[in-house]
Amino acid sequence: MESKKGRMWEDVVPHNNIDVDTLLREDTEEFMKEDEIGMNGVPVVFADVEEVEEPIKEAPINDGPMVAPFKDKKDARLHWENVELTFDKGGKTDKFTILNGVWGEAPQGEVSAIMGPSGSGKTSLLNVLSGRMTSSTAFVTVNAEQVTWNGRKLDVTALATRQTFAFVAQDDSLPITATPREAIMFSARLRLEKDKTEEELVEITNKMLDELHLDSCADTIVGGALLKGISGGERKRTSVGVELVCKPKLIFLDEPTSGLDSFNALELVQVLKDVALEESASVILTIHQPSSEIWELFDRLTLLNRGRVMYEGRRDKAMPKFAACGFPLPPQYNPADWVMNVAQTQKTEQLEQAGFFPINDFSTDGLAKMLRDSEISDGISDGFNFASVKQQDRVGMVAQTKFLFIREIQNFRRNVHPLRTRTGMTLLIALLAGVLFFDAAKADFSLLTSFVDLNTAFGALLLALMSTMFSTVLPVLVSFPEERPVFLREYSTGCYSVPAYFASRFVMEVLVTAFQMTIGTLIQYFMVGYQMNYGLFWLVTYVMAMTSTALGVMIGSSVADASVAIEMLPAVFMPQILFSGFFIPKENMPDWLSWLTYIYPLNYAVRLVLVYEFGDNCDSFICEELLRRVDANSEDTWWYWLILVAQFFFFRLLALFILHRKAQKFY
Ligand SMILES: Nc1ncnc2c1ncn2[C@@H]1O[C@H](COP(=O)(O)OP(=O)(O)OP(=O)(O)O)[C@@H](O)[C@H]1O
Repeated sequence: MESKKGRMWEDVVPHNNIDVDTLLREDTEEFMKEDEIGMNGVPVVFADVEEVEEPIKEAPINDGPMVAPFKDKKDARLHWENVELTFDKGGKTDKFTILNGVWGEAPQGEVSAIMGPSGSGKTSLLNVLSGRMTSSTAFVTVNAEQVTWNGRKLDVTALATRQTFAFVAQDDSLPITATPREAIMFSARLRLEKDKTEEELVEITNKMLDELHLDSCADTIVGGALLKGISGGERKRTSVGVELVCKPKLIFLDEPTSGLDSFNALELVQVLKDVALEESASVILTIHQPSSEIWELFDRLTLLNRGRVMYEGRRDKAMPKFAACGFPLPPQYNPADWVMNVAQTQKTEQLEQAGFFPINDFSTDGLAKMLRDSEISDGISDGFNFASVKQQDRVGMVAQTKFLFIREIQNFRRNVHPLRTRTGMTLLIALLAGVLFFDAAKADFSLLTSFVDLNTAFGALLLALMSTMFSTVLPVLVSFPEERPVFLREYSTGCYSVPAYFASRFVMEVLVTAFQMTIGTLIQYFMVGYQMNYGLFWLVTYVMAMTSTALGVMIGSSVADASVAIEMLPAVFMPQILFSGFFIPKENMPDWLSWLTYIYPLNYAVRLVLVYEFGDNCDSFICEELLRRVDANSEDTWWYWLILVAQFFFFRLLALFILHRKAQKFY
């Protein structure tokens, strides 16, 4: 396959970063061949198989400078030692080691593959190195203390660090209604320099689409479970494009070729190879069964077996090493298959005796001391910014909100199904309530003698508010957990801030909810014949709807799964209905429970509509009795408004906080 080296970036991205260092580096590269660059750029000579056994030993990291000049040097590398991961659920049988003293490195300008049998710990290692798995993950203890970049300790768990490197997860997290072109363009807009012109962004996007062979599906929506879109392979390549378009210096990919046919897989790895070379990026990927052509594209190999390092070093030295250990590559055999074959079929003890599982002896006191002495990076100092564009050079919050809002509108237009369902549900319930309670509120309340006569109108009002609550919260609960992975990926890669995300969603919710409430209230108001002002009726149901939506977003932010969120619904809403005063007056509630009537939004909405309907239009003692049952007072209406609105803000801010916390820990 013909390499596209030099096509993708050079044509589009101005080389304003080239400096004397870069020129010097090019000279040095000619002098120092790839194979000869060892730890910290110290030359390593691989003369024969014996010397190859532990290539990494020959250039210990502590031979290098204590603190390297943090320029963008090609001999910089991500280096990790003693990475441990244990799972402990408490019981004796529930404790096991997933990663055991794992070590390795990924130099800039190279593609480093992590291979191994299923369950050997490839994904776990990638997650630990990329800060996605930390000791805060349930039942897991992680030791990633000795991860360095260019010889200096790197705190991979810091959000600021993670926002500067790229991670392509195995599961795609793309907005379902965006096209590959829009998804890549969105990423470019928000993560490249803010002064990029529209033409430049279009050109960069087109190049990316071209490189990833996405031209034919560039304008088809990504799609999801219910919406047909591009194929799985195209989706995977789009996910890669979304990350690569920002030219990060450190790129993690979890099984990027899974789901791709051999041709597409090869092309994808070729693109990664080109990016590594052109952008001096460290590409680290896990892979299951690479073809021999893909194998040839790897520069380094970390072979894991039962959580330990079976082989670590240059890819082209792997077969000589296997031969030296008594496992020469059979003729006509794919080396990648052979590596997996040996790892899977031989017992660990036999492999150890044969010379595999090398001891990492560059992990000496020297490195430990150096790490103790060196400052821990939070990921934002110069040497650790793996993103080609710093956060402060990207677009600000207003622009972020604008682009997010444009995407929301696009999503709204392309995925009309949720709006149709919402409108249909609102119409159905409103008509049903209208027919059932037809003219129920038209009576002259002052002439009524029994409290029971008022109950029908009270029931109609309660139903109007309850249906408002359910019809607004359910769509949010269903959609939000699905959208959350997209938010977490984009947030943790520095696309936008949490307030920008919420602001864009908020505007859409304001409009959609207003539309929905207008339909529902118009039908019910005129069919039931309420006597309060229509504007007030609309406003109470609208604020109630917005508060319920905020509660739904808060629940949706807390749980990862839509089904869990829906299961929580009765626990959240049933008490509100029970404590509304309709089924049992407040005075008859047990004292230790009656305070609950003061915390639920529904109670305040009920108090408001009852005051407006019966307080202002009725001077009979029956109406007074009804207001007393729910503890409503016409002089306190401004309090009810205040609390209802405050609850809206409270749930919104809590959701914002939860999402922010979740994004800090994991994406
Ligand atoms: N959070 C966790 N809780 C419990 N077990 C875990 C956790 N993470 C990983 N494991 C276990 O650790 C082992 C390694 O998992 P990992 O996903 O890293 O393997 P892998 O090499 O990527 O496998 P595959 O190729 O099948 O994806 C597996 O046995 C897995 O079940």
